[in-house]
Amino acid sequence: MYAIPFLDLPALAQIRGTVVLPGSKSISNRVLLLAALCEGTTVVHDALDSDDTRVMLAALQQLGVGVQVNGTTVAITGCGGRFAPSSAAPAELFLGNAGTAMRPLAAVLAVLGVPATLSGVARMHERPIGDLVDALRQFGCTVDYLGETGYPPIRVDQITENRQYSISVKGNVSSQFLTALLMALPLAVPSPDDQPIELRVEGELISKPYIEITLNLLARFGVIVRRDGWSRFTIQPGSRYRAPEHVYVEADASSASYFIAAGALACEGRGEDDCVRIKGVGADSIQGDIRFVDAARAMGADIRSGANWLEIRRGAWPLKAIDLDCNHIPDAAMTLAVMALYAEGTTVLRNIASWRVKETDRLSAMATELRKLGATVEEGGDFIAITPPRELGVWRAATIGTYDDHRMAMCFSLAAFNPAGLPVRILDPKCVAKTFPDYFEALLALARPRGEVPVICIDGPSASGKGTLASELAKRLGYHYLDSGALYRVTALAATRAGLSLDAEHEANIVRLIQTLNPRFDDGRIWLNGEDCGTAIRADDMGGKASQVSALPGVRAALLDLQRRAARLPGLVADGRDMGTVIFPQAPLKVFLTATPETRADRRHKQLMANGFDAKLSDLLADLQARDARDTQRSVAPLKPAEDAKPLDNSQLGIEESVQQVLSWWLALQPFAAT
Ligand SMILES: O=C(O)C1=C[C@@H](OP(=O)(O)O)[C@@H](O)[C@H](O)C1
Ligand SMILES: C=C(OP(=O)(O)O)C(=O)O
Repeated sequence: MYAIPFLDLPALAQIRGTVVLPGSKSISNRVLLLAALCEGTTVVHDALDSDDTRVMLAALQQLGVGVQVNGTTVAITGCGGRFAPSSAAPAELFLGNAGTAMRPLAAVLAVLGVPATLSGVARMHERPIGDLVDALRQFGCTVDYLGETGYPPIRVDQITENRQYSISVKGNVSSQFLTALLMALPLAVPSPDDQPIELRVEGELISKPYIEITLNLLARFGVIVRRDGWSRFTIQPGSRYRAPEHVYVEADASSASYFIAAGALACEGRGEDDCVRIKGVGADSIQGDIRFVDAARAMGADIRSGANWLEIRRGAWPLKAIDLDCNHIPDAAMTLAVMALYAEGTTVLRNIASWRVKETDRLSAMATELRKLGATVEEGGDFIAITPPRELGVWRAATIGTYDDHRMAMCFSLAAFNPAGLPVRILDPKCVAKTFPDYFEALLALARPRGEVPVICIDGPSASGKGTLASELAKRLGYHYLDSGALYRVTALAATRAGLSLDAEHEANIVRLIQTLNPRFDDGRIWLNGEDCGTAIRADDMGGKASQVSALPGVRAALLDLQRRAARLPGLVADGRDMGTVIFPQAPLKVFLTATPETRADRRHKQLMANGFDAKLSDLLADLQARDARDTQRSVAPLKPAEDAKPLDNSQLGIEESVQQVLSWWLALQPFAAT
């Protein structure tokens, strides 16, 4: 996950490959709660692990439910409807911004009469719950508003005897209220002698396919609800949830929409593998958002599907504008709004008033951000009409606000395929954690850049602080980090261990050895053929040895490819001695970092002492000066600034000051207008 203030997506040209999507949010949270209401253990496989499911699991644990998480497998040991919170005080449940946790849990606790408070993030306190509370009160439930009437936070308490068995709920704000009642009310009629409960839906019911998911999963847990169309549901006496032992969660169909769209935009080619392949969700899905496939086809996408897979290619191009009632696919419809940027004509998405009460006011947010890209947008009370930028010159490099809405972030990543070749800046990319924490990683693993991957080169002499600066920059920008010096050290270590002397005589053998090396850098560690060799290569004698191998032209050539392959999306910060001059001569920003020999010797001394190595400052200074001389005078790729490198002497600068300096150079090169 990119937990950084913004992520710059370079212009993307193509996409192909296979993506295994995380589990469905709607199915995961329903199944976790239903399993908690059974006696016995249900093992939930392929569950979503995201903010929304974490708040559900944390709440269930607080209520005394057994929860064992092992990756995406979650074992829930239910309480048979008798929650046993650890303290006598009302449970205080924090449900983030998860509608699928807030609404169903509120209903279940209210119907069971379990004292609890339910709250969430600030936006959750602006998302309505009044229609659900009104329905619960008809059933004798005690629910009080702790803040504004009609909105969380709420407190539920013991149920009264003052209940009606025919209750009504409004369906026009959110289908989650009906879902919540359908899940909770069976708990009130466990005996065959109980009265049936009639649940009537008042007014139009929106987002109907989500009710299908609910009914489908209730049946999986042994509860069959009788229904008359969409307006009347009857909960039968003798309803009891039964643990199905194992439940498999489909991949999320709404998450699939971004990859379907990307395939329709940018997967050209006729080969068998020239497609975006989605695993885990397909034609047999119980999720309504699978019908996004029909909408994408109508816009021109070429989609093949099997029971639990999809294959997408670009079909018609440009895409065709559509005019569609999207009430049945409220979440995936947002993806259509961004696809509309690539269509000929005006796309109109209708009957989506519910967008206004989701993670943000999505009608307004979508209109604002699409306009930033150069589109013409009409925002109505319950519709949005999008006309793409008229011509290439109208497209803008936009800084996209995401409003703490995962779908805004995921949708607008698709703008990086724009025909003008402009990058897109996504603010607060970590908001995808609500349903798809590794969304950007998944997208960028399949996408190809339109031009070169952005690279920042940090070159400079030994102990100038290149590594600290480069790795910090990489962290701030969400870029990959290449420690090229470590590659030379790894080579020196492996050659020394293989008994090869590090000179021209053994050059060919060292080159052969490099072909067998499989170094891997991850999270500040360096692995060599499965061994964490970070400490071994940092020993001071390895510095000199690295310098010796690096003077061998064959070795440099063999490592060249390995280093260039490190330039992967979304970008790379490379530190070394010839990053800007030899390895990445096209890099848009090259920094030549220096400090006085005395400053560098002092830093190296401190570093060695901290790592438990003994060293004399005067020896280090002499070594450093000798190494500088060797590095600057060698015939192949001598250490020197690239002609277009910016010099940075950090003798008097703290790390943060150096980072800020380079960041400001980098940001000044980007085309984003201030917002
Ligand atoms: O029941 C569900 O799982 C959901 C129902 C829909 O909400 P509304 O019914 O409020 O439209 C949808 O937008 C949400 O992401 C998940
Ligand atoms: C509306 C959404 O979420 P929630 O389940 O919180 O309603 C969504 O995921 O788009």
